[in-house]
Amino acid sequence: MTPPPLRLGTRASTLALTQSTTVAKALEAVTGREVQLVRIRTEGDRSRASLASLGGTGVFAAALREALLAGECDFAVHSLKDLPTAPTPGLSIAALPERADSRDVLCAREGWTLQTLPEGARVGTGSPRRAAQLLAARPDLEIVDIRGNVETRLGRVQPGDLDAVVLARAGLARVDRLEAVTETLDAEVVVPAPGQGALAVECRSEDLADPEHPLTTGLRALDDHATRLAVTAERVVLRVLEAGCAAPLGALAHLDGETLHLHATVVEHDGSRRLSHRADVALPVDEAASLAAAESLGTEVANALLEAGAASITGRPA
Ligand SMILES: NCc1[nH]cc(CCC(=O)O)c1CC(=O)O
Repeated sequence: MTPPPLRLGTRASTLALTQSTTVAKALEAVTGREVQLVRIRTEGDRSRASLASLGGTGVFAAALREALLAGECDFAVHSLKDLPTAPTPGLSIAALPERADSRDVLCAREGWTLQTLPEGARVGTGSPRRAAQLLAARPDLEIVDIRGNVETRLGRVQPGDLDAVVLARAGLARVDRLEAVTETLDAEVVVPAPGQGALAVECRSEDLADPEHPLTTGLRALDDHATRLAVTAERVVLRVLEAGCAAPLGALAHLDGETLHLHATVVEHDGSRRLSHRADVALPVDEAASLAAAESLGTEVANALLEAGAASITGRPA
């Protein structure tokens, strides 16, 4: 008898579906089990109260998490940067697959770059992190607050509307729109969001604890330790600074041999002041010990930023 399929809960947006399909195929390849996509209704379909109690800022993630806890699906794929840092009781991040390019990109009219955009150009982004760093580099820009999915945002780059938008390179790659990119922004100039470009695969903690569970082995095989080290350090900065997704905070870590490097920055909303700190750590060989070292690195960098006055920028309570 064929075993029942593994059920992957997903939202219906193009980005969510491509992310889910990629992970579904990878899991089918390593387990030989069929993965079935289960469409999960998002916020409007469920009560606001239950969503808020599940995850504060992460409303999209919250609907998937509720479905996981209710047993409507067995696992879910999130964009890591959209996940709040607080753990959800009963759920675990079972796999962090190898991260895609973490940088932001400029998609401009006329092939413009950040340097060549005309004086006073109108640039669309809904992210305070992107807005602040764009203004730090180009104080003359007019930042326009925009929302909506990737296609909607790209569609606004038109004469008479926006001269450019800034998006995550990884998201554009996933929906096959990289041709719209006119510049991949230097990660030193526009530091990416913690976890940007990484996917997080979440499942029920009880399934993960069961070594015989068919999901467990498969998800372990999808996990990339270098990615986990980097995003762990980045997300500790986010957590320690108590900065939500609306904070003008960038953090990017990378592994170079056995050394983990972390660079984090907080920027005043109008770009007028910037605090940056970088540090690195030589990692122990043991996996658990290396994760602990990545956490300490994140704490060290966050504390250095707090000491330099980051709280007055992020609005963290004293
Ligand atoms: N904020 C929405 C969001 N969440 C994840 C991505 C893209 C891919 C990623 O960072 O993993 C995007 C779009 C964007 O910021 O351009």
